[in-house]
Amino acid sequence: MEKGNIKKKSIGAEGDIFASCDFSSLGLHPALCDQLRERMGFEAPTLIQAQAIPVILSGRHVLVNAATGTGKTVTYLAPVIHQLQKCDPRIQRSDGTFALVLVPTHELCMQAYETLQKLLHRFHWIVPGYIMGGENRLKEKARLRKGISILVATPGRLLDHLKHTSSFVHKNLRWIIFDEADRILELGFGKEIEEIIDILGSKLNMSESKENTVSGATGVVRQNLLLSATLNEKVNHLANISLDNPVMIGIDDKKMQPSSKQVTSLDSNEINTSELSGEVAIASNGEYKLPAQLNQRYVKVPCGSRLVVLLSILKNLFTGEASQKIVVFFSTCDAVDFHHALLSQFRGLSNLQSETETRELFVGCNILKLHGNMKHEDRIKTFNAFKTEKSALLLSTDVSARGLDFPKVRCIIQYDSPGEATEYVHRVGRTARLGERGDSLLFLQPIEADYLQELKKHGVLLTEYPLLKLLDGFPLYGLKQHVKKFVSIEMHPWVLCLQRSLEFFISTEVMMKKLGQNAFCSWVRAYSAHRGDLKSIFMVKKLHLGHVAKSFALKEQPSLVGRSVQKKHMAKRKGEQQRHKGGGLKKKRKT
Ligand SMILES: Nc1ncnc2c1ncn2[C@@H]1O[C@H](COP(=O)(O)OP(=O)(O)OP(=O)(O)O)[C@@H](O)[C@H]1O
Repeated sequence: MEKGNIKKKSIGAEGDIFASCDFSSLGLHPALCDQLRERMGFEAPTLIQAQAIPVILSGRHVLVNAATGTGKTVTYLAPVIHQLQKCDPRIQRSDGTFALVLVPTHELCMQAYETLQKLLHRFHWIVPGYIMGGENRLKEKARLRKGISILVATPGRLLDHLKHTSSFVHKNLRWIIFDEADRILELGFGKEIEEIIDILGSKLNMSESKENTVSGATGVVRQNLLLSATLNEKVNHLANISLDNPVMIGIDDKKMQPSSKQVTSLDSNEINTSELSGEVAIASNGEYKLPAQLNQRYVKVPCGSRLVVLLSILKNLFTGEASQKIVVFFSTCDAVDFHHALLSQFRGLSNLQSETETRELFVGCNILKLHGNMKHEDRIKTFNAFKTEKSALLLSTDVSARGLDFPKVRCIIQYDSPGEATEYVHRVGRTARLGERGDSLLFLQPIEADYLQELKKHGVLLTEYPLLKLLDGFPLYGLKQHVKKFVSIEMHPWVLCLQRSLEFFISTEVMMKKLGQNAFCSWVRAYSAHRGDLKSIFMVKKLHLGHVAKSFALKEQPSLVGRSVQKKHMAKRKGEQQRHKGGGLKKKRKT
């Protein structure tokens, strides 16, 4: 395609998302273009698709960095399908797997598979498939035996089949695609990835032997792709072992470490394309790309009032607009369970609200939860439900932070801070997708305010949410408040009353109290697990554990919990030190 055709098509204040060319001008097969346009409703490629698809079609190894929700899935799937559909004679199931898409989570695996199915509608001889943890191994084996042309997989399960399913044919493998590459590594799959690459061969041109490969081909040439909205220095090693002289798309010069040798800059559009002669060396302090139309705010809340403020904000959002989708992120599975149970039962108290109001849930909406400790089937059920619901509240750990494409999410609330800026970017990326409007709200305690500087280093800027205005707006005893002056948020009459109601509710419900105590315990543990520079921002030492207990509506800080947390923390640190000493790879994280 002519480079000049990749002009930005402005979609008003929402930012530049689409290119002004069409899919066929990118070199894709007409049937695939029809499918994109007619069945999937994609009228024009996004900017990243317009830039990356021709490069991927050229056969080069590619590293793609583009903001969340800009269509990276189609960016890598469409060229693969284009190449496979033109094989003459047609590829067959017995040829085995040609393309492998590696993703970090079950949900992302399902999602990429669904997109793949849609794209393949007119190419019935190219068979899509998926394998992932939690699914039935035997059924997967049977599917692999029959042959899957494009396979989406999570790393652990893929390695399992590579080792134990002899009928899994991968001698024709031509593409390995790492979607959310940095997250795969962060979750501790580094060792699996190294083994997978070992078994499948890395970036080299593969066997020259004719009999080993698809009829008609003289050898299988490998093309690997690596994509994420937050490519950072963590992927350098993976990039260097899997990519051969890659083309970098969307990675500007500032993000490259000085050691890298930049040879050509192919394009001066907003999304940069450059070609490197040497090693991939992405710097750690680069700026991340965020959707321009995303409205990012933070709210500073003292620890003991966090729960009240969360419930108040949710109530306000769902009252203002009954039909909408919101995601709230928590740091642990226990915290998700606790807040889910609380929000599904808590109705407020009569001294706060009118009688009719207390007959209904305090936050009136459909409440869903998603985390890594749930059964696989339940995870998939929630994932599908939140996708199709018009209005719902999803409480989740970071298992939903990456790649998931829930339509029409209006607001992202990060109730527990995300830690690294990369996670912030992916969490907020669940809204404001593909040019749509979206809001995000980050909860911070006053002692954590330096986190804003940490985000600023990566080009992420937030404005403050008007909390007092919101709190003043809640009527008490059916009357509008006239709070003229008060000392602090903790002393605000609405906060005091709601906190009392919550504490009363928890103290009378045995199960809720237990959930609260568990959540308290794992919250402190997660808080103490922040790494690197973040340790000086999120310091357990600075926390008032009594106030943390209040944020789980516990009247007292569970004293035994404090000690066991410390013990577990010490044991964890010891383990971490040993792993670092032994140079071992990170343990898998459950989110
Ligand atoms: N050209 C297009 N026109 C319209 N919609 C598109 C186009 N390309 C992709 N989409 C849709 O945009 C949404 C976002 O796509 P996708 O999930 O691939 O984004 P992403 O860049 O991978 O996001 P993330 O970084 O969060 O994983 C999806 O619903 C997808 O179907």
